[in-house]
Amino acid sequence: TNAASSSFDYVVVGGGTAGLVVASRLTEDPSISVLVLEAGHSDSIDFNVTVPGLDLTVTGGSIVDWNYTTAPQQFLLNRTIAYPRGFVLGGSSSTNFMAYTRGAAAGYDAWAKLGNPGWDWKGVFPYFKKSTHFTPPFKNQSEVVFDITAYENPTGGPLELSYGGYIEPISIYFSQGLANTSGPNLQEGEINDGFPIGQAYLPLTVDPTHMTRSSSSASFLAVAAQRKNLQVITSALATRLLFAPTTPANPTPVVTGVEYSDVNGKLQQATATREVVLSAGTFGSPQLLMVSGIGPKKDLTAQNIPIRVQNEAVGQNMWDHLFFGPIYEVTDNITTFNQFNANQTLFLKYLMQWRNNQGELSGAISSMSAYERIPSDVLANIPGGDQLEALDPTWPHIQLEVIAGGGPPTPQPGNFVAPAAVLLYPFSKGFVSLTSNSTKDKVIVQPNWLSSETDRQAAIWAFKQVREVMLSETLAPIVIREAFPGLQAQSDADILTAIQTVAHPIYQASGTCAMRQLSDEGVVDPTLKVYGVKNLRVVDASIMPIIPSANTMAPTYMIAEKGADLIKADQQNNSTSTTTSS
Ligand SMILES: Cc1cc2nc3c(=O)[nH]c(=O)nc-3n(C[C@H](O)[C@H](O)[C@H](O)COP(=O)(O)OP(=O)(O)OC[C@H]3O[C@@H](n4cnc5c(N)ncnc54)[C@H](O)[C@@H]3O)c2cc1C
Repeated sequence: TNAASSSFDYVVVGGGTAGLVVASRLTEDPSISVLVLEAGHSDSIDFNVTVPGLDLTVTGGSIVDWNYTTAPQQFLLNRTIAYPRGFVLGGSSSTNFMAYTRGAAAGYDAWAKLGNPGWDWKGVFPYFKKSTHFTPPFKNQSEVVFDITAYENPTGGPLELSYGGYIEPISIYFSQGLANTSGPNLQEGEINDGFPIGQAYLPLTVDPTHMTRSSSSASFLAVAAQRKNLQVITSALATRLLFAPTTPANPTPVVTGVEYSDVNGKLQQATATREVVLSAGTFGSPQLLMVSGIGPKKDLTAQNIPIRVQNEAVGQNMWDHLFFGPIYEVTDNITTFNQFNANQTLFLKYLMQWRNNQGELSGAISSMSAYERIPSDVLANIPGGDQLEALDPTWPHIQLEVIAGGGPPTPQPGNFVAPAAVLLYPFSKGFVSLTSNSTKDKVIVQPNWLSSETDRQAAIWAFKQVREVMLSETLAPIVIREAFPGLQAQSDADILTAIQTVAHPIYQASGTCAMRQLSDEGVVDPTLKVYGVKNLRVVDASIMPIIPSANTMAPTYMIAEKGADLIKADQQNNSTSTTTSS
């Protein structure tokens, strides 16, 4: 990992979920050289990255995390909230909860309608399949319903999908409750076929051979690591983009490489003879654009950054999914991470089981999800509800799931689970902005959660759904009591306060470099090229123009696969990379 050569065809900034896919696909051609600059550590630094059931230990507060904190959230009682992002090879795919979900086909059709030909469901479905190798449920996982045609891939991608080695008992109860309770009444079916309404146990990015996490590093980088045309440098923080001098005859800025700070804090330069690909994620990619002079006038001038390309949309339009719900105390036969966190003997027992491909640590903290619409008669009484009603009928509004662990905001003894709802199409939008002219300082993360009245009303409705399931007959044998907020909280106002007390992200931030028309707050065009400059693309979750009705890892892998093909297509056309408009 030492910088032998400083000139490459491509320099990829960020060895995360998307970046390692792009690097791996581009280096399939031995004549193409690629450098990956990753600010974080090698993923071998923390053993817990490998163990699926220890996912919570590698998120916030760990050495493999950036440890962002949001700005105070006005509509969440002014709380500041931890916002994890992977600081490690594999990026957030090395630290996330591994749920593999694609969302509604209609969501991608809506991307295409914004002026992005080829990004409709028909265009993206093959790229979803391309990344993955799917292992069907094991014999003892008979509760799992799936449709193999959603995954069939003749060549097989390097990313492993399986149902892990353990399905949380609380997920099984919650699933049955969702099906039996008259409100949700959601039946099991495949959710990754573009039609997610219903419920399913989720495929996880877990390699079933040894029940290890299949991150972009363990999959895509592992395949490419031995190639001589690929170089990966860790502890390499990109500090700015490098440009060729502009002249009156050639006024469009041309990106020529990347400046980065190496493991010793020394500034280095890497040249990209073809293109620089930004895959630094929803917070990192807009930051690097802005410190390099591409962004909103106000933010750049406030930090004394000379403006190269003024684009007011950079860092804006941040979409995110908010997660909230009541907390229940359950009987001890319901396994939770609270139990093994508090009991070293139990933890060691689970670790032994994991080595035999079984037990609590071979699954994730959440094993299933349900997707539903808010009924029309309810939406008719919500301000702005007509906009949710107007989404294609196959596009869900709410996701429901249950975390095997957690606890009330004021800690109490007991065994708890956290069932929750997620707003899949929020109207509250946020942004990231600079605190300095350096990537050594973190951006301000301002999600503005629940700033929309539509979102608040939708959240109250969704909270009641969760409660109805948890208090239903199906769950009665295991639910001891509602520990938070407690059954005295019945009015909409009480429920909203409860939501504001506990709501937090599930870390699906997207949209800060949106793939839209330039006149429609776009940062990149449909080939992911940054407007107004040459030889620069963004390929990661930040380009999503509308957040998918799903968790964002699978869509990010899809974007990276398609992005790599778009880059390859330009090589074949033998054309230099140019923006379609500026
Ligand atoms: C705790 C957590 C749980 C989640 N759970 C799920 C889940 O269960 N299912 C799901 O679908 N999604 C989940 N997500 C979301 C999903 O993981 C992300 O949407 C996705 O991984 C984003 O991929 P990315 O490539 O855009 O960014 P990342 O994977 O975060 O990669 C960005 C990379 O760029 C690097 N970088 C940033 N700035 C610089 C710089 N200046 N120089 C060099 N390198 C830089 C970072 O260190 C990082 O490695 C979760 C996310 C988190 C954090």
